[in-house]
Amino acid sequence: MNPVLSVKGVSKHFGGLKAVDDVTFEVRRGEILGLIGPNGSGKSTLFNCILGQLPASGGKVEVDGRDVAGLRPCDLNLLGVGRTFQMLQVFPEMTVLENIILAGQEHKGTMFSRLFGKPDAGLTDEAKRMIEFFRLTHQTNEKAGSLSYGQQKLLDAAMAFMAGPKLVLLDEPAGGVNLTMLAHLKERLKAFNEERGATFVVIEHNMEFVMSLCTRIIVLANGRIIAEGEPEAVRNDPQVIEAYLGG
Ligand SMILES: Nc1ncnc2c1ncn2[C@@H]1O[C@H](COP(=O)(O)OP(=O)(O)OP(=O)(O)O)[C@@H](O)[C@H]1O
Repeated sequence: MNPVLSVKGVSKHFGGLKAVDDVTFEVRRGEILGLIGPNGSGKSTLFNCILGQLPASGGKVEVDGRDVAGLRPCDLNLLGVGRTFQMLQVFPEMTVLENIILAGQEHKGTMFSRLFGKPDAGLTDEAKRMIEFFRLTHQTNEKAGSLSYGQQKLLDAAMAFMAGPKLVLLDEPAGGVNLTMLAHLKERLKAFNEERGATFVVIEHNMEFVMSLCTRIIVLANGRIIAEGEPEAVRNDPQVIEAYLGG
């Protein structure tokens, strides 16, 4: 069976800076892969190259064995690939339900269906199930901007998951989230992975979170992979310790 994601020799150069330098790895179906590394090691740039938000300087990305070169983020959504960003992508003046329906429309809707389809694109029931899944039911009709930061991070994840994704790239899902909400977020991500078979790649600086969520970790430093393996092995890898202390 093809890996869900295959990254082959991907590089991204900004002038003379090799932000991502010949990175190769695969993600198997149902895995939760952590992508860690010191600040500036190339994690977000790599995400952007995988998702077609930045043109890579070299290399190849395949989703389910299909070369995705030249595909736009919206084309990738249709292939079942979603992402979250470091910065929240919620619309504060819209309700939780409206935000999730809008995300579903973005992921699934064609221009034709947006112009001529039902206003909710038939997504209200699915959106409500997603709200329930993330235990935001009490906030369904509240404006997103009135939610706590942690709840907004949950909403952000719920929006990415409206693509019905087989693969989600999460960029710092735990950033700025308090401990209680962090445990809740981790539990929901694990549940989504187990119940729906979704595959995740997670960029995260919170070591405790990433080590307890992920089944495998890849460590980047200066744009290159310096270690890869199970969380415990990576945590104790001298090169990884050096990269963090040196950074
Ligand atoms: N658009 C750009 N133009 C020039 N240099 C860039 C650009 N984007 C990123 N860089 C540089 O590429 C390197 C990798 O940055 P990137 O944001 O991918 O790292 P990161 O590991 O995601 O960092 P952080 O953990 O702080 O988010 C850094 O040196 C950064 O300054």
